[in-house]
Amino acid sequence: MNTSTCDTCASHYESAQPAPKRGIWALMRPVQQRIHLAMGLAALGAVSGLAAVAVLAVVIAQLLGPDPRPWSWAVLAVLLTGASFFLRNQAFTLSHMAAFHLETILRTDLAERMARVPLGYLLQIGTGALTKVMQDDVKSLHAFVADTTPMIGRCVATPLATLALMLFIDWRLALLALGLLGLGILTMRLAMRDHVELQRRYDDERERINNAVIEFVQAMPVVRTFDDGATSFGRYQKALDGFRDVLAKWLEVSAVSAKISILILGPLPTLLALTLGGMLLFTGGSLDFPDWAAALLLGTGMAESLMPLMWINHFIRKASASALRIQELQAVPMLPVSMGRRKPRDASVSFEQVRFAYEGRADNALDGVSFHVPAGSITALVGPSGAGKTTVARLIPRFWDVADGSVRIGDADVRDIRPEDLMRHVSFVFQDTFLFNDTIAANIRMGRPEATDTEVENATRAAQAHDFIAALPQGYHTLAGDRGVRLSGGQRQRITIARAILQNCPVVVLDEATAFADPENEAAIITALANLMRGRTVIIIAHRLSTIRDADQIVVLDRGQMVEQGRHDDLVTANGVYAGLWRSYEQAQGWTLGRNDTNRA
Ligand SMILES: Nc1ncnc2c1ncn2[C@@H]1O[C@H](COP(=O)(O)OP(=O)(O)OP(=O)(O)O)[C@@H](O)[C@H]1O
Repeated sequence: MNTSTCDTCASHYESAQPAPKRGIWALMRPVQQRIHLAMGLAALGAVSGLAAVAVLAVVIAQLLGPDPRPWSWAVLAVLLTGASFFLRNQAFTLSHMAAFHLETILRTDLAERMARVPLGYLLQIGTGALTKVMQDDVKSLHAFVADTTPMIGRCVATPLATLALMLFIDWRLALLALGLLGLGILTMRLAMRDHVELQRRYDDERERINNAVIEFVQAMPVVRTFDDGATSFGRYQKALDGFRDVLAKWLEVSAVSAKISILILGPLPTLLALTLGGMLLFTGGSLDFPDWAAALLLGTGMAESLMPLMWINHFIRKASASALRIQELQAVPMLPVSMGRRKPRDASVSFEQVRFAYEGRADNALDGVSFHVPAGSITALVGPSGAGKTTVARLIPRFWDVADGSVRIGDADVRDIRPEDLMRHVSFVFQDTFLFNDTIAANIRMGRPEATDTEVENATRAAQAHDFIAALPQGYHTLAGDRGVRLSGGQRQRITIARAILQNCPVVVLDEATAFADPENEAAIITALANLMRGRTVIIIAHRLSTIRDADQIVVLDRGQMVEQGRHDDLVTANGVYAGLWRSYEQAQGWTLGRNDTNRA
C-alpha cells in the first residue's frame, strides 16, 4: 500500500519486515525457559521413580544375601520416590505457571494488535472467527503448555533411562525388552499410517460440521420463514455423514494394528518375555535372581511408557493448528501510527484524489475522489448501491488507509493525526450499533468518560432517549448489550446518538442512521440527529433522499467516482445521475402512497 502521500508516518505496515518464525515452539518463546525447565523436571522425576525401582531391586538382593540389612537402601528408595513425586509436582506447577503467563502475553498482544489493525479487517473476518482465535486457540495453547509439555519430558526420559538401567543390569534382557518395544513401535506406526491424510480429512469434516451448526442456528429465523429448515438441516446432516465416513475409514485402516500395538506396548507381553527369557538365563546360571527381579520390575513399564506418545502427537497437532491461527492474526499489518502528531486546524474535511481498492479486488472501490466539506456544513453522500458511499465514510476513521491521495481533517492527513486526536475530532454513528454489556449510562459515557450525570442526561434528552431509558426498570443503570434489556433497533440508535452528542466532536459521520427505524422511532431519530448535527461538520449517507434535500452539498458517487456535486435543486436541474435517483425516489414514495390510497378506497 502506498503511504507516500502521508507526510510524517514513521512506521510502515509491519508486513514489510521479515516474516517471523511460525509454529507452536516459536509462539511459546516468551516462556521457553520455564517450559524447558518443566520438561527437565518431569524427566528428572521419571528418572527418580525408576531409580527408586532399581534401589528396590537392591533391597531384594540384600534380603536374599547373607547379611539381610537393607534399611539404608530402603530409606533411599523412599527418598527417591518422594523426590519423584516432588519433581513431578514442581514440573506441573511450573508448566501451569508458564501456561498462564503465555496466555496473558498472547491475550494482551492480540488485544493490542486488534486495537491497531484496520477496523475494516475486523469487519471482514467477522467476530466469530476472531473470538475463536482469541478464546479457543489461546485456551488450547494454554492446555498444551500446562499439561502436555511435562508429559513430553516424561515420555522421552522414561524409556531411555529404563533402557540404560536395563543395559547396566543385564544386556540380554535389555535387548529382549527393546525388541518388544521395537515391535510395538512398528505396529503403532502401522496404526498411524495415512494418519496425516486422515487427520486432515477429520479436521476438514469437523470444520464443516461447525460451520453447518452455526449456519443452522444463525439462519434459523430466515430459513423457517421459507421452509421447515429442511435445506439447512440437510447440509448439517450431510456434514455429519461426512464426519461419520471419515471416522469409519480411520477405524478400518487402523483398528487392528492399533489394538495390536496397545497389546504389545502393554505391560504383560514384556513381563512374559522377561520372565521366560530370565528363566532360561537363570536356570543356565548366567543370571542371578536380584538382577532378574530388577529387570522384571523395570522392564515391564518400558514399553508402556511410550503409549502417551500416541495422544501427545494429537495434542501437538491441535496446538500447532491453534498456534498457526494465532500467528496469522498477529501477522495482520497494523495501521502505521503517526509520529507527526498533526492536529486538525479546523473542522473541515477533504478528500484529495483518493484511490482505494479492497484487498483481493482488482477494481477500485474509489477512484480519484476529491471533494471538500467546509467546517460546519452538511454534505450528503448519494449514489446507487455499490457506488462507494460507505467506503468514503469508513476512510475517515481509518477503517482502511487510502492507496493513493489523502483524506484530510482541518488540513491534516488522517494518517498524521494521533488516533486519540482523531477520535476527539470525529464521531461516527454507523448502522450496526454496538452496545457493551454494561449499564446504559456507561454505554453513553464511553463518548466522554469524565462526563457528569447531568451531562449524560442532557445528551440523552437531546438524543430523544431520556424518556424510554427513565421508564426502564433500573433507568440509566439498566444493563444493555448481550445480557441486558432488549432494546429496539431505534432505541439502540438513539443511545449511540447520545454517545456521539456527549462526545461533542466537531465532525460527525453518519451512515444510514435512520434506515431501519419504524415511523415512531424515525421521528425521534430525526430530531436526535438534528440535535447531533447542529453546529457541526456533517457527512451523511442517507438512502431516503428527502432527509438530505437541504444539505449544503450533495456528493454523487457512481462506481467509485464522484460524478456530480452541488445542491439538490441544481442537481435536479442538471438532469444527471442525481436527478435520476431523485425521480426513482419520488416514484417509490408515490407508489407507496398510491397503493395505500387504493387500499383505503
Ligand atoms: N469489505 C469489502 N471487501 C471487498 N469489497 C468491498 C467491501 N466492501 C465494499 N466492497 C465493494 O466496494 C464497492 C463500494 O462499496 P460500498 O459499500 O462503499 O458502496 P455503497 O455505495 O455504500 O453501497 P450501498 O448503498 O449498497 O451500501 C462495491 O463494489 C462493493 O462490492
